[in-house]
Amino acid sequence: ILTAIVQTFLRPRLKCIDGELCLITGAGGALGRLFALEFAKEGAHLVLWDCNSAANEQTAKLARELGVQVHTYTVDLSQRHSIYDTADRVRTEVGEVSILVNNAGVVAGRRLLDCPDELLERTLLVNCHALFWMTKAFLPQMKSKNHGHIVTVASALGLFSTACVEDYCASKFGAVGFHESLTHELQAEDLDGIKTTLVCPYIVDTGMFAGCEIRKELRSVIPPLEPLYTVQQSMKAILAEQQMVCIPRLMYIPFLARALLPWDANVATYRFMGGDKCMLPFIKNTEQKTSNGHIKTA
Ligand SMILES: NC(=O)C1=CN([C@@H]2O[C@H](COP(=O)(O)OP(=O)(O)OC[C@H]3O[C@@H](n4cnc5c(N)ncnc54)[C@H](OP(=O)(O)O)[C@@H]3O)[C@@H](O)[C@H]2O)C=CC1
Ligand SMILES: CC1=C(/C=C/C(C)=C/C=C/C(C)=C/C=O)C(C)(C)CCC1
Repeated sequence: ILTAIVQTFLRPRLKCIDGELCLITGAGGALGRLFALEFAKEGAHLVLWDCNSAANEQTAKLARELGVQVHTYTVDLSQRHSIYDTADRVRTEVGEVSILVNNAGVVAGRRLLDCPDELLERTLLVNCHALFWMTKAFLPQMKSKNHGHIVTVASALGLFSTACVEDYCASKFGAVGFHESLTHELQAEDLDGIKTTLVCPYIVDTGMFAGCEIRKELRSVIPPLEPLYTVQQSMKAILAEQQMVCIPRLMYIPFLARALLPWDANVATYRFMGGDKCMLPFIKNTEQKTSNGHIKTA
């Protein structure tokens, strides 16, 4: 506890990752692209994975301008074999990955009872199951050298939940459990050269949760996060080898409240802050986007 208190107030030493090979999933997306550029600024070479080849190539182009080597792969993270096959290609074509950023994520954005089963399943496959396959593919090389870092981009909704995002909360709670168990495993095996970081952001202004909002009067107190701020805070935590980060720090409060307060007290707080119905406008948005019957799948 004393170490944690001291570390809170001291400026932590940030590690050097110059020349390391960093793999980022969902690199064509908003946060994935910013992660790629921040890792490139630190001198890491990049392996970028996404199902959206055009967006991934655009990230690669921007990162190459920063002078690092970049390799792109088109992969469907909802397919175990797509992950294993692409991981084999990375090992033979590029080399050993020492930093893995599991960033890709999806959400169904529909009420449970209105949502096609495949869309619910996809959230679990991409946000949770893919963590197993990615780790099985890349941890062995890290273990052989006792050197590496596995970053899990989860969510504040992996620490506490709200209504109408059952698929997303289940997958992100799963991601948090996965991260914690893996961290315990590495520590129990004395593999102190392999670090892990869990990233839990509140709403980020990337469009993924467009429309999600809390009570009007509180929106200026807890505004949606800027994507760049989110990634810069995450990078600080990663380079400081911090085990977990909530962005903003205020998100530790509902996390603690969930554990400490009676259920009904949490429900009352949610109602007061508009946390109970925050997803309804977001779901309405998604319904409008897919009202022609077209459902976007990976
Ligand atoms: N935005 C937010 O409010 C928050 C986001 N997060 C988490 O941050 C992470 C990044 O989110 P954000 O940048 O906003 O999301 P984006 O949708 O912008 O980026 C996600 C990227 O992952 C890709 N992707 C989706 N499914 C697959 C798949 N099956 N295989 C390969 N790639 C896939 C997407 O491609 P395509 O666009 O083609 O689907 C997209 O390029 C996610 O894990 C999210 O859960 C956490 C807290 C808040
Ligand atoms: C429930 C709840 C809140 C709202 C949380 C929201 C709106 C979280 C959205 C998170 C997202 C979109 C994460 C994506 O990964 C408050 C008001 C903070 C506190 C009371 C409980």
